[in-house]
Amino acid sequence: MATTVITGFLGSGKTTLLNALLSHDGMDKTAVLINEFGDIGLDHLLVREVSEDVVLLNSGCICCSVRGDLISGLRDLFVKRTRGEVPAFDRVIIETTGLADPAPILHTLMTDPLLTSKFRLDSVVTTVDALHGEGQLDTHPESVKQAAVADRILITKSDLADNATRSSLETRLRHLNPAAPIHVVSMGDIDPSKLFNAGLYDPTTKSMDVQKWLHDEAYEQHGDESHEHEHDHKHDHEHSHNHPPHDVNRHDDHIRSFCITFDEPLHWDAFVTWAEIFTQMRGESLLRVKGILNLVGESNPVAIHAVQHVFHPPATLPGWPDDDHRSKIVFITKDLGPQVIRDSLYHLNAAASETAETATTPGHGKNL
Ligand SMILES: Nc1nc2c(ncn2[C@@H]2O[C@H](COP(=O)(O)OP(=O)(O)OP(=O)(O)O)[C@@H](O)[C@H]2O)c(=O)[nH]1
Repeated sequence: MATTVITGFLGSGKTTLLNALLSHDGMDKTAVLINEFGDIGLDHLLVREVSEDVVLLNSGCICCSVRGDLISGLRDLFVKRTRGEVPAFDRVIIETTGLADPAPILHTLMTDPLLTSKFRLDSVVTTVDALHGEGQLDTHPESVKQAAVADRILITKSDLADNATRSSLETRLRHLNPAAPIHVVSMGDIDPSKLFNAGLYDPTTKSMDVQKWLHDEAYEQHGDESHEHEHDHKHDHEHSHNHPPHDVNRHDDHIRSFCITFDEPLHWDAFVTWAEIFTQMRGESLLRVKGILNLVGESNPVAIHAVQHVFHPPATLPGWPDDDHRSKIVFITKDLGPQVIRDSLYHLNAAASETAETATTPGHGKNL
């Protein structure tokens, strides 16, 4: 069942968005999980008016208590659905607290065996306040991370900010996260279809829209003649903002996004070794990784995605989306540039080519 995470800084309009979304036709089969910080479940009461299927996670901040709470919350929902105690929902929305780091939530959805068999992470939607967003990005690293990992970004409260403020925020968000579509909204007014189905699989048709999912061309427009397409925020900000260049206090100067492309097919073993090293040594820097791999010995592409220390099990796709059969991996990282990633994977792959007989593929029992 498709699962969407709505995150965004305190007061940025998550509950307003949720209420507006739930009022749309076709959203009635939606269950909602809400995380509250503190005792007063106000959001819970607000949403309850429109949805009966609300589980309140009230034991504190979702990023601290997420494993137990989120797992038991989702399990409860699923059991109730199976017993017919709640209407049969086909979508789950999780609203995080405004201070949450979204990564542990994504980890949990990607790794808990029961959850991965029943719930499929579809999209991360991040709300950013049109008026206060830039100030929050300056002062709160959580808000930078929330925007960086988003599949969809909503600039909320557009009625409160002038055009210049909105477009300055939009430019900054675009630098932070080149691939996520940005929508400007007021009072959560947006067609739900713009926020959902951002995952690898379309739940209705079971077809895969890899181009939409990977959206590597968003990175390539910043690229150069080499096969590495990097968007370097430090460089860009020197031109586009009034902040001093390389300002270590500016949180989004630590976030980088780039797409690395490999012409030669990759050896699965080399990729796994690379993934093991980087998730162990630099996991905290890998905010989000998505890729489509052309593997030696595999005619079909293999999709991979990761959040920090966790790689999702690889998925073999039914075919290539177009004539471009190169491996492409997009990264959103913190304090980690493309060169070390590209060089290490390149060298591991070259070494694996020399001992090609030991290479295996995901179809032969290899797993991340
Ligand atoms: N003018 C205006 N106010 C808005 C808009 N969206 C939300 N608000 C108001 O902003 C305040 C915060 O909105 P919420 O939806 O509660 O924000 P939230 O992100 O759920 O807040 P927390 O759960 O506290 O993090 C409320 O008073 C909303 O009515 C908007 O588009 N325009």
